[in-house]
Amino acid sequence: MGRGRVRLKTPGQTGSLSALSVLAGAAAAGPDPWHGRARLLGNGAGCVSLTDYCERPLSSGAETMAPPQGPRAPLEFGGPMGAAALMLLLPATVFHLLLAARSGPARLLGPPASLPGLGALWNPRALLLWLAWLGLQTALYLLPARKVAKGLELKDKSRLRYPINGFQALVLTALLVGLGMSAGLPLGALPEMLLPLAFVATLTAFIFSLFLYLKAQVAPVSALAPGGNSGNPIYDFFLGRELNPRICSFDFKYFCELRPGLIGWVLINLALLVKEAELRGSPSLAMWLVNGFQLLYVGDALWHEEAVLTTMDITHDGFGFMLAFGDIAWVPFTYSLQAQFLLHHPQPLGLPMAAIICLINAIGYYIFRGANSQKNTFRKNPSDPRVAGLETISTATGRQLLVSGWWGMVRHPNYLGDLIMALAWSLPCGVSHLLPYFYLLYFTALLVHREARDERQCLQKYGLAWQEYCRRVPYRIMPYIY
Ligand SMILES: NC(=O)C1=CN([C@@H]2O[C@H](COP(=O)(O)OP(=O)(O)OC[C@H]3O[C@@H](n4cnc5c(N)ncnc54)[C@H](OP(=O)(O)O)[C@@H]3O)[C@@H](O)[C@H]2O)C=CC1
Ligand SMILES: CC(C)CCC[C@@H](C)[C@H]1CC=C2C3=C(CC[C@@]21C)[C@@]1(C)CC[C@H](O)C(C)(C)[C@@H]1CC3
Repeated sequence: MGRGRVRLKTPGQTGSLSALSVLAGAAAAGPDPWHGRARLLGNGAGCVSLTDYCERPLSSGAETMAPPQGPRAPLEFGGPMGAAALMLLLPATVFHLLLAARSGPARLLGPPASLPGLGALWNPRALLLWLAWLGLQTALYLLPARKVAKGLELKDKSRLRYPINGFQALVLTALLVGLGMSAGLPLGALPEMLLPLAFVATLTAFIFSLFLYLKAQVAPVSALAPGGNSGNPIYDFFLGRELNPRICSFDFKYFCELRPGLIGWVLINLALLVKEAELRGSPSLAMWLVNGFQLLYVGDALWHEEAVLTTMDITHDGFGFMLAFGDIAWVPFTYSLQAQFLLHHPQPLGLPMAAIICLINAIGYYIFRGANSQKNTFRKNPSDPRVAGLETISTATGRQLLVSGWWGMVRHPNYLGDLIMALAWSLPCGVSHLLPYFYLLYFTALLVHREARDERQCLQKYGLAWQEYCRRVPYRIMPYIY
């Protein structure tokens, strides 16, 4: 592969930096930019910098398949010990939150008022309900789709096909639940089953991850993810070995990311609202707001389902315990925490405060959607009139980076919008307890960590063009703060 030149388009000046040619080569060297053995260091712009870029011989156009991650590749999440700790800690956190939300003191920190026995966790009806839910979502996934989208190009140059029918699944689920309720389905009984449901969801995640781990043993090398193939079984089980595990055209990761957990989350919220109406005559304003905001978020994700195909979860991360548990257990049972809290700890909320909270959510959503749509439109077609006027930096890969508009404000404007929404979801719960702010705290940590991972990957992909972007847009998530 020949050496390329990175062209940096700056306002009023278009130039090409020949000194960057080595980096350009590095970025263009192989279809597997993740495996460059660059050393990443911090610099003044809060951006990692690429040194030692010649450590790996450039060229190797034929290097289309990445070898499994070698033992020298840096491990994430504290390596095998960190992964093992997280596999205990994450389920424990789910149960702690479920118990805390229903306890009187509702303490985020400190032990729960009482520990449940196995009888409170294991319930065959919960298992049946859970399996029926997974079965329903699988059936809806398999229904004819309004569109079939292609994912990004894989190492073997193929592109997978994905059905775009998530929103249809949400609407059909709503119709079925509505029909069921009018036929006497006691949705208000669901909150009582959250603990045993979370238990079977966690068990499912462990068993399913084991299946995924074993399946990866027979997968071709080209199907493996850049991470998650260290050779350490605990670490690889946690991170996931295979990038897009499938049986026939059924894509497990894509299915789990958007269906059972995300739709399950709004169903749990609805059940909590129904239960509150049963207990207190009508749902509280705070409960309406939390339900409305989170339904908007989930509806938006499913409406823009195709965009998930370019997230790092789909394009980079293997499918193992972290994502499987995150998708099917963590999301529905912890993301519904505010509604759980409100059921057991009703909060007064006046109209003026409700209006302010709605405004905060609207601002967050505006930034989140604006930023995500701007990038997606640009990535699909840079000449689209909606984005054609934006300033860009060219990179050696042929792709460009936006440097004005939302992506000129901070390097992750979509994270900023998401965090503002997270605040709006907690505010209806008042300020007397820390518990409903768990999501905001966890999400801040998740996005800061995710942002660092993404920056590393972008630096490896785009080399000095990324450094130039960091120089031009120095803040990561929050202007003038971070
Ligand atoms: N609610 C939740 O629990 C979670 C929500 N999210 C949300 O999911 C969404 C997707 O997040 P995520 O996948 O992490 O990352 P992003 O959608 O931010 O995508 C990052 C990628 O965008 C591209 N990019 C970065 N900067 C630019 C630029 N200036 N111009 C053009 N392209 C650029 C790069 O990829 P490339 O150049 O290859 O296109 C980069 O790898 C976010 O809105 C996030 O808030 C994420 C995690 C959890
Ligand atoms: C269990 C661990 C602590 C972490 C697990 C992380 C997962 C819960 C999240 C990783 C990325 C996610 C995304 C969404 C939900 C949470 C997980 C799975 C997302 C589907 C939410 C809706 C958004 O609009 C989105 C952009 C589609 C999100 C994509 C990433």
